[in-house]
Amino acid sequence: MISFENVTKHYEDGTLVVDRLSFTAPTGKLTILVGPSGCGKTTTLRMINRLIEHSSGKILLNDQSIEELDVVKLRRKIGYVIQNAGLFPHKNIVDNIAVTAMLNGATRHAARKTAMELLERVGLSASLANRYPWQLSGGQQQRVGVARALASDPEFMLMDEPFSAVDPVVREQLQDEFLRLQREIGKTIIMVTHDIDEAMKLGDQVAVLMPGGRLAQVASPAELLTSPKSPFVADFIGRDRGYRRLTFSPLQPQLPLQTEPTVDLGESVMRARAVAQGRWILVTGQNKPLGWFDLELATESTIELSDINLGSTFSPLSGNLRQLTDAVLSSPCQRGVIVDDEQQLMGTLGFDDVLDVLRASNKAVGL
Ligand SMILES: Nc1ncnc2c1ncn2[C@@H]1O[C@H](COP(=O)(O)OP(=O)(O)OP(=O)(O)O)[C@@H](O)[C@H]1O
Repeated sequence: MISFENVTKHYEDGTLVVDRLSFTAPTGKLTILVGPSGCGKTTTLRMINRLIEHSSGKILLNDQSIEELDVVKLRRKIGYVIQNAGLFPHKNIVDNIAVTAMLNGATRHAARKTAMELLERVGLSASLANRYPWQLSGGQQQRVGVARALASDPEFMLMDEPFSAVDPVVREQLQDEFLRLQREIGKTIIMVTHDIDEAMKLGDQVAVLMPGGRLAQVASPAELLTSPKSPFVADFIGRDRGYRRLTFSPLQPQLPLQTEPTVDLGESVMRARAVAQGRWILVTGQNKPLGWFDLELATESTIELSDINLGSTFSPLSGNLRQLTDAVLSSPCQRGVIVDDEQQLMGTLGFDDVLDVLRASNKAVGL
């Protein structure tokens, strides 16, 4: 774990940038630092690997003060990923990654072997190994940056806006891949971001800093969304925090599911009309719901795959309230389809049912 105990940083000109900061980043978890520009996030991160020296208080790695460690040894324990990856322009990709393993004493051969394995682990093709950084896209460079930090198998990782230099679509891919990777490697990570959605998506816990480098709140994303400790935190988390909170609210097993009539793919439109409740009929194939068929637009006598409004409105029973709400809002007939883990139909829910579920969920957390 990484602990801050009453840590302060002021510069020689007297500027106080971190003010009596105390929090713990637990072992194997991802802690995110967020806060407005200039509130001391990067300073906080860089004090851990002593790129910036703190003025007072204690920073501990697993109960050992960072001041007791030789600075080179300290940095070898800590992987560091920065915005724009910071790769060496004159080294090819495999050597960019291998360099950290070699700093830790690995032979060139062993380090390159590790680098090739890591390349694959962060979702890059081995064929990129001999390219130079400028021959990769921004997203690929960021992945190399993560691989390089992992090459020395550090116990701790510090990441400063690692995904912010790429477009939103690539950023989301990188986040998903990183979450998968972290589930495997379980490093103790502190990450800085200015993107509150990223913080809520990735963080096991989120520390919100205020201007002046003071801690406003440290809590899990769900707790920050339900119980912001101050108007500053509520404001910072944003206006749509009620909607965001839905992601962290699992569905309760006792959903008021409605029985939904279905027909199989290839069945006759006439039979569909006989069983349907209104204009839309849910079509199944091998007992799994496939999508909705619009009886008003039926031109053939049987139901074909190409006529079905496919898939997007399904919510898994093991999912969350956001998926459920989205399933209903995206459905052409305002009925969200609920499926179990084997994609079997459980039933449907309409607008009113979802409102009841949302009401019950708010009540359960005292709202
Ligand atoms: N050498 C220095 N001397 C005086 N003040 C400094 C020095 N370096 C940084 N600062 C100030 O420290 C404050 C915190 O900077 P820091 O980069 O940690 O903030 P941040 O929260 O990471 O900001 P951003 O989100 O904009 O990256 C800023 O107000 C900055 O101007």
